[in-house]
Amino acid sequence: MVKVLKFPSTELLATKLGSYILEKQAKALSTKDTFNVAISGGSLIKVLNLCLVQDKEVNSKIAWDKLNIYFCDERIVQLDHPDSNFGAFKSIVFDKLSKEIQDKITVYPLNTSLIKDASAAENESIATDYASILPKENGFDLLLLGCGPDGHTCSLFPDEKHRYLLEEVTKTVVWCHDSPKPPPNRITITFPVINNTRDIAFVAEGESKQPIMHEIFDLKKSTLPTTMINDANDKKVSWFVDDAAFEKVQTNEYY
Ligand SMILES: O=C1O[C@H](COP(=O)(O)O)[C@@H](O)[C@H](O)[C@H]1O
Repeated sequence: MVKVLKFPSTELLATKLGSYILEKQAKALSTKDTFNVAISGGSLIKVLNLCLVQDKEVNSKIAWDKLNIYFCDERIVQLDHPDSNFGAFKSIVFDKLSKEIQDKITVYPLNTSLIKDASAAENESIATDYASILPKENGFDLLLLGCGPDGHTCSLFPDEKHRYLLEEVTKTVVWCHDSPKPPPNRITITFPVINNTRDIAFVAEGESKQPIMHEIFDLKKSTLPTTMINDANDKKVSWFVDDAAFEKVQTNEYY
């Protein structure tokens, strides 16, 4: 069963998420000398600022020179565009770290030199290119995921038009065309990558997530990408939620 950790405030959630990241770092570094983490965009990034930048204890215990940061999904825009997930990570987390840490950490952004006309099929090459830089044999040590109000995660959307994203069994990164949430062109990791990851953490906060938390945890709606990840990965998955997001969830079977 997936684990749910519920907190009254973002600060407490971030403290616990920081300890969880350190635990997964120790697990990764016990068998190799890299800690490969893929992060999402959206509201998660501000929580990462709290646990990686503001929390001085976590900040001092991260093995920055062993940390490789990838993106679970990315919007097909330039890296300094307000919609870029890398751009958000850079301004909210990376730029706030000391110069010494910035020199140690390795971040893998989208190769934006491959962006053509945003609607052109050649953009498939951006997905192929990002796939080529993902960690190979052992996959990711940790995925840090968000959950949209419609149950999407990464850029895996639950509507019928985007079923092809959920049904991908071969490619590790695919192009999400016509995303229901702007901007329309994105790339995303797929289930073969997610299911090959050692540990997965979701972060969901705030009142706007109440209806979707009910669908995921009470109704266990199997067509949602988030539920599909819960079902396929079970013991590897931890949800970090706040009281507001979980207020309408009736079951207490997860904690
Ligand atoms: O579009 C996206 O949305 C999801 C969820 O974002 P949130 O702000 O509702 O937490 C995010 O995880 C994903 O990376 C992003 O591209």
